Amino acid sequence: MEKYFENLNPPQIDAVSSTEGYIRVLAGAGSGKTKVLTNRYAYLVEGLGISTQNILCVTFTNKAANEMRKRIKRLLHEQSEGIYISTFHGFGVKILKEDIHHINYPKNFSIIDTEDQKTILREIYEELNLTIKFMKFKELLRKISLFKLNPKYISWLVDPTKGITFDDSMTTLDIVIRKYLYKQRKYFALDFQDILNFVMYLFDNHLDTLKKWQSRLHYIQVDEFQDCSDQQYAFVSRLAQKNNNLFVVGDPDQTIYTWRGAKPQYLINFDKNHQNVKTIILNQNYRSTPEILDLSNKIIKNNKLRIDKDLFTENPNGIQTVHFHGKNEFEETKYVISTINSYITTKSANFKDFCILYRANNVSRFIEQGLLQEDVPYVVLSGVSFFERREIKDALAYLKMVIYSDDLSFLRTVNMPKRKFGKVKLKKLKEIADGNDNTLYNTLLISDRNAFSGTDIESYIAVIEKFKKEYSKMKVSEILRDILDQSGYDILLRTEGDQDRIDNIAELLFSIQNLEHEYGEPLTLEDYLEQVSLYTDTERQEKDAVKLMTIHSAKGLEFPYVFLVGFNDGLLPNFRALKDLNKLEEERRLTYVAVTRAEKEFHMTESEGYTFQGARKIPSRFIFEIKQNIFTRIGEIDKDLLEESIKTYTNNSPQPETIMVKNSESNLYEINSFVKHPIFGKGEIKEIDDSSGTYKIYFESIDSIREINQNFKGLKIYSN
Ligand SMILES: Nc1ncnc2c1ncn2[C@@H]1O[C@H](COP(=O)(O)OP(=O)(O)OP(=O)(O)O)[C@@H](O)[C@H]1O
Repeated sequence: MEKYFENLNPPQIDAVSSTEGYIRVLAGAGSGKTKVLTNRYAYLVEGLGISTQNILCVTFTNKAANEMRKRIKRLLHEQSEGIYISTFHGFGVKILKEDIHHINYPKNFSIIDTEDQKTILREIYEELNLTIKFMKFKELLRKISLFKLNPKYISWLVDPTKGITFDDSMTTLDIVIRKYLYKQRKYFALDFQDILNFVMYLFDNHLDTLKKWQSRLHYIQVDEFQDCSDQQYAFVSRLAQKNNNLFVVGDPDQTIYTWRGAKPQYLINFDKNHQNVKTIILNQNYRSTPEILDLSNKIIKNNKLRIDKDLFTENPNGIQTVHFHGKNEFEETKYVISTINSYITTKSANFKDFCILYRANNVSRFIEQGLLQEDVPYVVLSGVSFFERREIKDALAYLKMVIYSDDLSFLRTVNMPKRKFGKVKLKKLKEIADGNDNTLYNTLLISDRNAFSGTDIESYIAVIEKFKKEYSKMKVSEILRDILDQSGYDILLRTEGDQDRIDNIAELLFSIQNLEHEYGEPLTLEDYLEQVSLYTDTERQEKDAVKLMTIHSAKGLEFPYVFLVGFNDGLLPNFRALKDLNKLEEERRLTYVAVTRAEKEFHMTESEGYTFQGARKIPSRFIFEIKQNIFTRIGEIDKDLLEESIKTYTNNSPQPETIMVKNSESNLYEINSFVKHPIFGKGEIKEIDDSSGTYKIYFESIDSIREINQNFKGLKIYSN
């Protein structure tokens, strides 16, 4: 048998050898769709003699594209490069790099990410004298993104004769958006959303280019087709129009991106939208044990909007899946870590065999902390690790200034917020310090500060000195809160308007309060900084390390041992999904994706305590929707918690609006209720804005209204 068909089952062989026409493969989790896509690609090249220049293979992530390229290279014995194996965006960029000049844009355009977008917005705010009161960057970026849904804007960017004009009738928002476009043009920058917009614009306005690409791409295959958006669908459909060879693979049960425009119906209705479609179903799973599969099948069965398909496997039996219930986060972390450590010895597992999954990034904190304390090597694969985030580093540097006043902390804080103490002043200070062999801060204290007049350095020194005197009488959480407030760092964050950063600081504060509570004796600033320096100084070992990531980023990956942590109602399913059947089903699909990543063992863990919103934590409803005897439960759930959980689920599914009903345990707030904020103190809820997920709260201390995230943990019911 030819190597492309070796070890494949009959439907897989069918899929690999079906090269012509419109073909749809409905592939369950772990049923070998990646294998099919790679083997088919190799078969096209070697079996049919097609040049790699004529095959487009679209994957959903760069990670998947790299993996596929690697596998194809292995299959093809490195003889040819898969030049068009990439994501939609990656391929869009390839087209633009070749042809963007047809629409009057230079080929050396740059691609900007969200941080770059924010830098542009910062410039605009400065120019227009705007502050965050006008609009938060995140919201503004959303507005810009909405604005760009109408592709008309492209003509402004590509046709300088049209120019971008401003007039008095425009709203500030109009002006900001136009300035954003103006700057984009000035920097020849394309943001993520522009890429496919530009390609489609190019195809519409330059037919020859479209024809060229259509003729070039004889075969097109698309992975994760259930996650195709309108635009992505239009894009591949157009490219396939000439040769009519379009092979799509997907699993409707793994649709987890509808919130950003995925339309699974393109997969479901593929046979209606195209003629003579051949459908192949892959439902034999090769990845997981029957026990893991049983759990995933039972969970996803509760979705009403789906095509029913059960996966089966011939893999040997393993151990039952586990539900661990802990009394608090520490117990939960302990369970995860002790299981990992014991498997390292008893099952000769490696750290890299373990993956810890969670619904949202902010859940990773308590697990990370535990892993660091126990010296378990780990790597966070989605985004920046909590303790590496800029704002967390800044906040800790302020604390370190109080005790150590070391140069690194000084450099991090002295001009953050801006105190007109820029490069020139620093250079001068460094020269004096070097001459005296002293630290920068001490040099500043003892030197003649006339040399630094015109800066706000005095207020900085005053704050640090004040805390040096007072800190030993204060709690660490109070020091942090007050120093960020008095140094102006808090205001800076709020002016920047990055809600994530504000939330992260609140999360740090919350974690310190927790530690103060759990520590057993009064937690001193010295103790805390000693502990936390462990968190920040760890070298991350890429190789043999436990992997931490969100479920979204785990899509397409597999690991021998998987832990799904923070499996609580309100986290997974996310509290925003509780009111909406479609969203709730997407959360169930996310859980399905999490379970099906596991090869040998799957552990779902959760613990008691309080959720982000301040409500009592209860286990995820998804655990109770299935038969309780198909997994092993470790840890006892008290009767009252169990009853409360069951009551909450039965009362609230599938019309979960009622979950917002206030009861003694939950403090999802109502209008006019009084709350306590760790930084602003007492406040009154004036408005509940579910569309943005915020409370509008009037705070006496600042005599104004602030929008606070509904999922912010630090908010408590106010009591005297
Ligand atoms: N015919 C087969 N025989 C043996 N192993 C197979 C076969 N097909 C696939 N596998 C193995 O099963 C696992 C899952 O395959 P693959 O990663 O291609 O699945 P997938 O369908 O892309 O999964 P998912 O959608 O869940 O990410 C891999 O380890 C793969 O090597």
